Amino acid sequence: MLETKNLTIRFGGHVAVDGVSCAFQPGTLTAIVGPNGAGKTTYFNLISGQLHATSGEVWLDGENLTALGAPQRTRRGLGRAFQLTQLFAHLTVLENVRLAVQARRGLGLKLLSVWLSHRDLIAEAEAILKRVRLDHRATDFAASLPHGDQRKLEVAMLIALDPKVYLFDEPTAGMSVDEVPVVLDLIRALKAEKKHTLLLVEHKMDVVRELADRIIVLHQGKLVADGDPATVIASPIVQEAYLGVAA
Ligand SMILES: Nc1ncnc2c1ncn2[C@@H]1O[C@H](COP(=O)(O)OP(=O)(O)OP(=O)(O)O)[C@@H](O)[C@H]1O
Repeated sequence: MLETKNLTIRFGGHVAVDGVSCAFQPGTLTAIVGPNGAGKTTYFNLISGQLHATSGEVWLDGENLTALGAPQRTRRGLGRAFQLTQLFAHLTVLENVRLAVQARRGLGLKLLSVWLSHRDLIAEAEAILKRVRLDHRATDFAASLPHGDQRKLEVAMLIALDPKVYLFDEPTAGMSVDEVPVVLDLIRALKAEKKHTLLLVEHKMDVVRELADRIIVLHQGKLVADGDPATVIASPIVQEAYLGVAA
């Protein structure tokens, strides 16, 4: 189970995430919604270790991860989609995914073991590329991909790490309409496996309504609503604060 306890971060005088306590169970998808600037991405960054909390804690399966950096948290099973800047722009799509598979298997730079299992790593990377329907791009350089394919590569690398917790921050942002279903199908498939903890920041309410088992609402850094989708969407705080509709 992933848990944040009183998680807080200040930027100067501004409290971007303000005492958020929340637990997330494996096998469930929780959507995090809230207006622009509510603190959703910052909350993700605090969980993944890209940012360090001013106060509060992050726990995963009984271990306090608060003092750990992002790479150590990744090794513990917290998976945050890579941003393109974290990919190897001048390696191919396949090589990027192969490196993520290699990182997960802990092979590092042990050359002999890498050489022995190279074929195996490539086969797994190819299977993941098929899953995200990016196999036709395997030999292209990551930097040359159109935007939608870059997002799919981010998801492919996340899957390659096989994390316990998936943090999806607007995974379909900037995608064309025909690309969106591919990514949503992948998230649906992960959800159907019922073993991962899935967290999704998403502005599209129809996507949230369809995918989420639970919605939490952040507003000015605070957790202001938490519950099943129908109840949370209908609540005055969401109607007013998020959807801009007078309650
Ligand atoms: N590194 C930083 N330094 C200073 N302020 C920051 C930093 N990162 C985020 N903030 C501020 O914290 C607040 C929360 O930002 P955040 O990006 O987490 O919101 P969000 O809910 O993800 O918004 P959006 O829906 O627009 O992506 C904003 O006021 C933002 O300007």
